[in-house]
Amino acid sequence: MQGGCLLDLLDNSQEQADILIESEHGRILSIGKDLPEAEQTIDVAGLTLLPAFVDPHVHFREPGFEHKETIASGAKAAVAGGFGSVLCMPNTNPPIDTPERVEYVLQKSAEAGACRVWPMGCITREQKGEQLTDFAALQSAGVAGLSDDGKGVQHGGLMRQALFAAAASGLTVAIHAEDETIAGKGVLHPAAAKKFSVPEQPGSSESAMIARDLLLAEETGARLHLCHVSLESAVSLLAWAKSRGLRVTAEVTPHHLLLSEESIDEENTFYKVNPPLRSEDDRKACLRAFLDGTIDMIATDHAPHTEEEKAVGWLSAPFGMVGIEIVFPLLYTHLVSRGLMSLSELVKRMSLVPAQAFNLPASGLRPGALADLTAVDLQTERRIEPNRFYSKGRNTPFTGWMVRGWPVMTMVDGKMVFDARQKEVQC
Ligand SMILES: NC(=O)N[C@@H](CC(=O)O)C(=O)O
Ligand SMILES: [Zn+2]
Ligand SMILES: [Zn+2]
Repeated sequence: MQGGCLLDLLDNSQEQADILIESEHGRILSIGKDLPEAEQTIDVAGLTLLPAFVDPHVHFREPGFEHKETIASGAKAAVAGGFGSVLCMPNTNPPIDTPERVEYVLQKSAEAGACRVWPMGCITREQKGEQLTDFAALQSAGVAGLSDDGKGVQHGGLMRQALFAAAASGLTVAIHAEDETIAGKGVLHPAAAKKFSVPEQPGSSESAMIARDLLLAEETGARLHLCHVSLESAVSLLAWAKSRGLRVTAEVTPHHLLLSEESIDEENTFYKVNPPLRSEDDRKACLRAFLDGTIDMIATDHAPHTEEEKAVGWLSAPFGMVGIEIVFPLLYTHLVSRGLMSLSELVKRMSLVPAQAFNLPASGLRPGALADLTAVDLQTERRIEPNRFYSKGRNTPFTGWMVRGWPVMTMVDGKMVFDARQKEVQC
């Protein structure tokens, strides 16, 4: 790749350089100027080359909900968003709770030939919260971690057993913290719930379960990952756990960083998401925690649903919003352009940091690293238009936002899998 601007993740410096890639083994051979002649040259002048992003939390809906998203459509959307790897949550139908189902996801991902799709396996059989799955068997089949995302594991004793078993296997457990006895049928954070006369989902439903699981992680030595942290109280619990040396990481979504319950448009259930958009104070606390490193990484929690499914009112519409194609431009525009965070720090928290938390092979701009790269255009400002998405899901509240930092090309394993200049994902 020639003429691109490379970003050094260690010192945030940028320099003009070329990258020589060995596409057969999917590795970066060398970086610099005056590199040996390549068989094929890709001109990336005017673009900034970054390691491809890693999303620790997406929903690609296959098997069972292919009308919302397939592994192929989700993977195309991912590479269009600059991602080289995603961790795919197992709340499908049937859920990914056996080695055969893990293999099914891996096979669909290989057929799609876009990004790397790492399956997450269920903590409990059929995500019923009653019996543990066979962690060793799931691990041999290739899961990147364990989660019952979509639901919390309600039974503390069972979660304790799960964390003991996970500690023995070395797998990271990603928790969806929601105590159903507190959350009930709540759909919005209290002030918005009151304003729109719908049942509330109070913050304690999330933070009480986070507190429980942090205590269990300390007892069991398990590696715990907190999904979609959304509250000031959750951030305090996380800081407490880190100060005690627990092996815990946490993610925050772009929507919990950029929106609060005050942003919600009553007419638009695309704002309905779990955990709900919280108070402005919670949003600011999450942002501060992401900036200071208490919250480690970004996850989109890309959760596609159809327009029809969303158009049934606040009580019955499913929770979730898509985000994988817009997360980098949103955060580049609102964090980096505003001077809140450096470009290299944002990129690190969207690539290296999630890869390390789940023991994935690391990408990076250095010889020998995986040739998982994305080239982004940091200049051109463009409106977010969901009808241009590759995802089947169009459910985003960010429609119309003007952002810059759009991915233009993505390479995975040394192969070009997205090239906006050709308007086609080549699979
Ligand atoms: N985040 C959501 O609102 N929805 C997710 C489930 C989840 O992440 O809990 C989904 O699967 O739709
Ligand atoms: Zn969740
Ligand atoms: Zn999720």
